[in-house]
Amino acid sequence: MAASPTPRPNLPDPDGNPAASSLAGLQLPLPLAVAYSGGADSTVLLLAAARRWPGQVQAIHVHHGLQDAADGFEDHCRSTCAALSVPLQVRRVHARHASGESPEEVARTARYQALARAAREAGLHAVLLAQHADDQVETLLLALSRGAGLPGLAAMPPVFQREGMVFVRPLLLLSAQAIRAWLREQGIAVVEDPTNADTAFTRNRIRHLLLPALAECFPQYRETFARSSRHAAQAQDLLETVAEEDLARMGGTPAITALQMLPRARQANVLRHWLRKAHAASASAAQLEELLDQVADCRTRGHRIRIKVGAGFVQRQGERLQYGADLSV
Ligand SMILES: Nc1ncnc2c1ncn2[C@@H]1O[C@H](COP(=O)(O)OP(=O)(O)OP(=O)(O)O)[C@@H](O)[C@H]1O
Repeated sequence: MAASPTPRPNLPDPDGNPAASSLAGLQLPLPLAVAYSGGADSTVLLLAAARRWPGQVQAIHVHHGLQDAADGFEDHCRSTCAALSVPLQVRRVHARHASGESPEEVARTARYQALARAAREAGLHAVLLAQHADDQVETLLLALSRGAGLPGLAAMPPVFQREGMVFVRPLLLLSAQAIRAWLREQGIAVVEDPTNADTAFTRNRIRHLLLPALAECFPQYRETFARSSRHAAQAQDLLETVAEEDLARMGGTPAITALQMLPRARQANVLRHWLRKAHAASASAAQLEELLDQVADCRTRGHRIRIKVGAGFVQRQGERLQYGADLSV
């Protein structure tokens, strides 16, 4: 990376900032933080937020220590925040991934933890993230490419809680192009993450190869894909409510005879929900089908159920299913 020209001490004309209208109607608990990487998206968000809530906005930058360029990112964030008179906290994380773990996922988890902790310690009530409409489409396409179900197709929620903090993504309807065009027009310097150009990453191949083709074919794809994701999120909410009701009726954990009385899709729904919410485990489609077959066959007292899911096993114990270590050893 190179933080191209040093940020200008003269602040840009805030009127044309495309992020301003995304924040206009938002009522959020103050004071709040902007998760500021120094990149294009979080720069427009920081500028718009500082103007929308004067004196109530702080910036948090996470220094990952993963790239040589990270010190340059930090320097850039420091000078921009100084020019804006926005307080900045820099948090260092050293996210080392174990073998088999995705380095990006480990870095993301460490980043959310650091952002939440920094915001909490500074008495801030929410953290704004700068993902935009193109990021949302990329997330949806990645989910489709994995054959994801509704939770994946719902893509990124505009508001969520993590690590005890409220995170908000106000720019989900704004295109990357609108952000870049305004920054260029204003001559505002931003850092460029060199990995964004690396087409070894699927997300970057989507951005560079697929989105231009989509734009040719379906000029409104950002809006229409976002609408589909909202439909999926709504349907997923409903499924979770149904699963919670079914589970509560069974007494909090899956009971075999009660499961057998439900249609197969509803059994799948309640089992998936139970595994995810109570045990942070997610069953593959094949594991879930196997589990449903075994539940259907479970007509005698001696019928065993034992299926590996994630790091543990779903097993029959009397009239109920339980999840944990292998009971048969
Ligand atoms: N190092 C960081 N420090 C603080 N916040 C970050 C950092 N990296 C990312 N974020 C926040 O998380 C959001 C999503 O991260 P992602 O990696 O998709 O963004 P990015 O490509 O770095 O975006 P940007 O153009 O804002 O730099 C960013 O928009 C930003 O708000």
